[in-house]
Amino acid sequence: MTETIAQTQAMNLHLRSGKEALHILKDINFTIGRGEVVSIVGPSGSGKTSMLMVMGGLERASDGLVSVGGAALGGLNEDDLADMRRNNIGILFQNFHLIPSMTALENVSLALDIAFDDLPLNQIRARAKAALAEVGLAAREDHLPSALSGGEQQRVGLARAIVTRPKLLLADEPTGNLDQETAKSAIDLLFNLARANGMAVLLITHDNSLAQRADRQMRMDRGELSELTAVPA
Ligand SMILES: Nc1ncnc2c1ncn2[C@@H]1O[C@H](COP(=O)(O)OP(=O)(O)OP(=O)(O)O)[C@@H](O)[C@H]1O
Repeated sequence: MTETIAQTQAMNLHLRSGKEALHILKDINFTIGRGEVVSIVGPSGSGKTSMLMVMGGLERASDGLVSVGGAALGGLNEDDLADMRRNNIGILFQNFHLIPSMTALENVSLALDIAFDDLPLNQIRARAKAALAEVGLAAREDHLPSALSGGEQQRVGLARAIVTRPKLLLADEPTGNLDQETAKSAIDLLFNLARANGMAVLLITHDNSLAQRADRQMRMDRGELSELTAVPA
């Protein structure tokens, strides 16, 4: 049995919109193991991003258990939650979210600097350079995001997400802004890095062909998460 990296048990998320109480995530029981890639598909507004926010410690569940790297998030105060996030979790966004005034190397270095405040500068640079090399961007490390293509920016985003060696990588529509071919090579890279580093990956996507490449496929529908089983041919 593989090591459990993250899980939820009987987890619910309620949010309030004006006077209306919304039940966004409903009784979610989910487990992801070391090195496992799990995809979640589902209609717009069904709760996929909310699930990712809860798993990433960016949104607190209303009830039930959420644990990442063996720590129950509900029992952590804000500082400990932030530490847990920085040390265990990487996030890859659809819009890359790079800092426009910083070079590729500075963007990746910043994530490390924030995660480990006592890491010497020369080690930060060396590790950030190595992460950029891993995504094939060693030659572009001094470029600003505006001088990089969409695919390259997403690779910088990937280098930034993995530079801290997170146990769990959360990816929200990571190829949504890329053309098909660039998207495919970005995902090949993501999967290869995840497998090489034993990272668990939770991938949200609208793209069925992408979802099918995961080890396990799940579907979110009106806040309910279910396992998708392969339909026999
Ligand atoms: N902060 C919030 N306050 C109130 N409602 C919210 C909040 N965040 C999300 N919602 C609602 O929760 C529901 C789920 O949203 P979520 O973004 O998780 O869906 P999604 O499946 O990721 O959608 P998409 O595929 O369009 O990104 C939606 O009805 C949304 O309007």
